[in-house]
Amino acid sequence: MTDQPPIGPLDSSRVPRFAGFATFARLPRIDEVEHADVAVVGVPFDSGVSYRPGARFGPAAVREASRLLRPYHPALDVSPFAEKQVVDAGDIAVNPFHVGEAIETLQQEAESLTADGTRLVTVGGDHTIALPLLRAAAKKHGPVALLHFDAHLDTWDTYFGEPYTHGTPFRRAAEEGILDTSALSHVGTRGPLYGKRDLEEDRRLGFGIVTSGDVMRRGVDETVDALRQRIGDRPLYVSVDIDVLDPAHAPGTGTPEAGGLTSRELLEILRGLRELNLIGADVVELAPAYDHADITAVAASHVAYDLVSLLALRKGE
Ligand SMILES: N=C(N)NCCCC(=O)O
Ligand SMILES: [Zn+2]
Ligand SMILES: [Zn+2]
Repeated sequence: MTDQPPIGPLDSSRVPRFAGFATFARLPRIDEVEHADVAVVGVPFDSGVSYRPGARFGPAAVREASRLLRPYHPALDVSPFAEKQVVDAGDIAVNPFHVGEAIETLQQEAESLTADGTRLVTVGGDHTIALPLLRAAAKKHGPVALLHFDAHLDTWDTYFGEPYTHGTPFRRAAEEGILDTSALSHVGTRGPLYGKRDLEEDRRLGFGIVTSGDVMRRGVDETVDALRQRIGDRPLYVSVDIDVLDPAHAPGTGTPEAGGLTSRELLEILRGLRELNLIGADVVELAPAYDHADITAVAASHVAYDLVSLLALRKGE
């Protein structure tokens, strides 16, 4: 540990923000600091998808879009990069030809990155990666509360007989006992399912659902109140599938569904999570090939910035 103030991002009034290396928010790399409090890490992996591929290019697109982020977050009243040492930890390069091996590698790398207390905001990558990230989180903190923003439940059982896919991470996690089943919520779900049974099985695993329509009818404040009550002070992992946003707000994703949240609603709900016991988070399913004018990449970079800011607000660490 050092008494030095954190190394911040490049100053955009001195070095044009469109110049230089594309680390997240133009922050230092992990190897440039002695200790990182918060690390943004990419997982360029999309071998678990059931429809359009391309999320392997998500981390690079988020880094590019994050060049415009500024150091002060007015809605949360925090300067995350001054409060904590935040870094870009690069990418965890996993095997694109072997889902099982990729999951093992990712779990190990996440465990070693967090071994001395660093908290991760992981940028995917498809939703398969949430399982090893949750395993690593639970190894450290015990079973975690999960707040899952997504158009989809992702508690399906198998695809083509395969248990590890982007539609199944949370069923596997529940089966493995790494989730605190008293505090599991999906937010923003919508769209057609395979059958009513999907919902029954999801409920049996312990999930509560706030659909996209519920958010619209109840509004952000009531939604946040209900989520905060359910979560309490449990260790909380937040997983954001960018397809929770309406395709108008996030066209760049592999399994888009009509009728989603606005980016404003999502960011406002995230800001409502301040002072909860957030231990880690991910933003997944950004597939830049289907994006237009970086709409989705900008949204994902802002979501990542909000998650970093929530972690930076943690006291006494
Ligand atoms: N996790 C995401 N984005 N999508 C899951 C979709 C599963 C399906 O194809 O039914
Ligand atoms: Zn989804
Ligand atoms: Zn998902």
